[in-house]
Amino acid sequence: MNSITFYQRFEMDILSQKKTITIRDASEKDFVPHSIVDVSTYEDGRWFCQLRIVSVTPISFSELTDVHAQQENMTLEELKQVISDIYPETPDLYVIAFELVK
Ligand SMILES: CC(=O)Nc1cc[nH]c(=O)n1
Repeated sequence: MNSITFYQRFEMDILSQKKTITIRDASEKDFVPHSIVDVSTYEDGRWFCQLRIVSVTPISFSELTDVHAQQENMTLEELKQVISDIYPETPDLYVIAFELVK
């Protein structure tokens, strides 16, 4: 996997390095640590940066903590709402940690 999309509303947080993880379902678990991926908006496919994958770690919804929320630049309540909206009824998730490629 050498590309990933994010909702436009996350773009500024990624570019300012306030958001350093993304939580995805199993369909996006195969990113390779140390690889570089192209990043585009989900809505219109506009490329906006490259990210270096740091790690991919399985997690269940119930294991999400304030640390994950901080890494997403959200409160834990906001994070749980976002993940529930995107991945309803999906207990098995993956934390993909990344760094902005400058
Ligand atoms: C497009 C898309 O699924 N975007 C997501 C999903 C989960 N977290 C995130 O930061 N972005």
